[in-house]
Amino acid sequence: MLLQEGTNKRISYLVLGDTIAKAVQIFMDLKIAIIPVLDGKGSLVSIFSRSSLYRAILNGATHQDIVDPYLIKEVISISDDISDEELADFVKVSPVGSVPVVNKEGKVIGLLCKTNMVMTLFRQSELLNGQLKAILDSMHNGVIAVDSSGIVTHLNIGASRILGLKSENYLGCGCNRLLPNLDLTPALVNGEVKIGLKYKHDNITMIVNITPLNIGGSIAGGIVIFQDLTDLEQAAKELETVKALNKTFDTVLNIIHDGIIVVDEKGKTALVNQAMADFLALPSKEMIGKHVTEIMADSRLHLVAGSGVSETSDVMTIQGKPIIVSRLPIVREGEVVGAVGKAVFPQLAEVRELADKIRLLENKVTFFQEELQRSKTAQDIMNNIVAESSEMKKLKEEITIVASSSSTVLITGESGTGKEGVAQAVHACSDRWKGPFIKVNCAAIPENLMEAEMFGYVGGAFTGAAKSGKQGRIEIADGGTLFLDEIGDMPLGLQSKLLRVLQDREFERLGSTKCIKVNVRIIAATNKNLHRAISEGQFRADLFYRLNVINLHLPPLRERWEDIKPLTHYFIGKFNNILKGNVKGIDDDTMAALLNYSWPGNIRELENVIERAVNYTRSGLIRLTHLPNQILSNSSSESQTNNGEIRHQDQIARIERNMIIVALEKAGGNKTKAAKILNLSRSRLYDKLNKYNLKN
Ligand SMILES: Nc1ncnc2c1ncn2[C@@H]1O[C@H](COP(=O)(O)OP(=O)(O)OP(=O)(O)O)[C@@H](O)[C@H]1O
Repeated sequence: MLLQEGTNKRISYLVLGDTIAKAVQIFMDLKIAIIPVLDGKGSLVSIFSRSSLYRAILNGATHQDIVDPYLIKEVISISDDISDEELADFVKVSPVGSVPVVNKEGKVIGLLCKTNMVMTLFRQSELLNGQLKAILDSMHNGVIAVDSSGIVTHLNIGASRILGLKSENYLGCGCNRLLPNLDLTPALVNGEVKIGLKYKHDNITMIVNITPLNIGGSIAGGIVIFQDLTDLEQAAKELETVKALNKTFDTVLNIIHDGIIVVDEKGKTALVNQAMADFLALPSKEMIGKHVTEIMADSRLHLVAGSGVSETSDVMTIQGKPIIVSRLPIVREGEVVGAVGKAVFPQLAEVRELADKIRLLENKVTFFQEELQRSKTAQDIMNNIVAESSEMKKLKEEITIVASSSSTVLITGESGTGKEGVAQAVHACSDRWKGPFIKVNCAAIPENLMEAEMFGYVGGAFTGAAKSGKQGRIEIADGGTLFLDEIGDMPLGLQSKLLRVLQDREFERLGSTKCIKVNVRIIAATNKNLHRAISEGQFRADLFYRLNVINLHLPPLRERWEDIKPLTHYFIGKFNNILKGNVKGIDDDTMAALLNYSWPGNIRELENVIERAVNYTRSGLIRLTHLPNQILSNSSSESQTNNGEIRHQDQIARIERNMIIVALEKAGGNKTKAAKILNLSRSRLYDKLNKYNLKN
């Protein structure tokens, strides 16, 4: 290679007997230092050099003389297959400036000129230098080259980076300036190689190698190579953390009862935890590296690793045992790199026990939710029954007791006393609260329609009957409560049919012989005196006794005056809401008038009076002017004479009754205090309370 570049192939030859003139001509034409001289066969025999020419001139030779006497006999030549190293050595030691290059056949193919050679070597060394610098700068390690005195002759980018050197030129300065206290003497003086020295400078821990540079048997300098250990230490710490995590991961995997198996993207088993190994009765070591189907023929884990689609809660049978499996793909940087399978081994007894517990808890939750709902509804309904008087308070207590049984209830009381509200409260507080509450107003349905309405009918049962037939109210009330309002008005014919329902909880639809069983609670209500109706033959005694299992009686409002005031406020609130009114209350005189009234229409009448008053008042207080005349004139049906005049003694009685009510109000119901206010003895007051039906 070197030879190629350094060989001059523009040459000419001389043969024995050629003239000096020819030689001079060649020197002039080709500017070469020697001319090879060949024999008749073309082989190199001698050389005619410039010094040969000078000798001929000194000997007085002319240009016509032949070259032969002046030739150099001992020819130095080199072969054309000489290696670069041999050539370099030759150039270094040979005293000659040019030599012929001879091929295998002994023919001269050119001349090697030492100057060309040196130039070529110089270019090569420049190239090498550049390559070496690039290599050094691309190294992560720091490299500093020093001469034999420890002066920096080169430092790479890695060294500048590690030592944090700025743009300053450090070439030519002592190595100690860059790496203080690093002893280079053993390398530079004794030629010792130092490997793996731990060296710290500027809080940087480094590992350093120092190698002497031996050139031609003497130490020409040294190379210091160093590496920043900070990164390594960091990496070592991270490795430790990863190791610790791995250990934790292993422990977790082996502690859980679920089986875990991991495969790579080709379905080869990469990990098996202890639970899985136990279940398969194979040591995990034996499974690692095997295709998952070799371990479990039916496995689909490799398919999940291929498709990337997870599969959850699948049931598989392995070795005759059922297991619940989930398979999840492992995705790394958007690519599926494997899959993990999780198997749950049902411990049947435990699972059953757990399922029972859950079922029990669910039942409890449902029960409590329903109870909460029921008590909310029941509470709302009960709250809407205003009860201040002891009779009504007692009645509310009875409602809650009665609600807990399924016995038939008969609610009695004058019209408008709140019988329907009580029936609804009994239903709402009972177990049947979720079932229907069906009301039948026995007085409102025409007698001829009553039977069909109550019992229902089948298609074509009578003229005008719907084709598909119809359910009766009793059937609709199945599972709930049937409220028979105004039971005293039920036609006699129907009473016997109802009796059967009460006795056997069964009946037939009109036109049908099919017996229908129902689970229904019956609550009846009446404002009639049923005893009288029985004696008049209007009501069946046996039905009465069947209905009157539990009797709830609502006293008329005039007998529970304590309820008038709270009811008034309750209705003011109710109608303020409905009518968007802003009535603040009622003034004392007007309240006294309400308390003094005998309320033949009971609560319904009071409700109507307040509705009317709220309509008139809209805001502020209800005053006497907002009340209807019959209340203002303190009239009551019983106290009017036939021609509508009010009897004198009735007027006095009403005034007295009114005074007692007001005194009781002021005394907060305390009769002794009320007697004092009225200036009466206690026994006198009791007499008057009896007289005016104000006992409570
Ligand atoms: N204690 C009470 N608290 C609040 N409102 C009541 C009370 N009692 C009855 N009411 C109200 O009075 C009105 C009449 O009550 P309900 O219709 O229940 O009487 P009833 O005795 O069934 O009458 P009827 O015998 O005429 O059917 C209803 O609007 C009801 O909400």
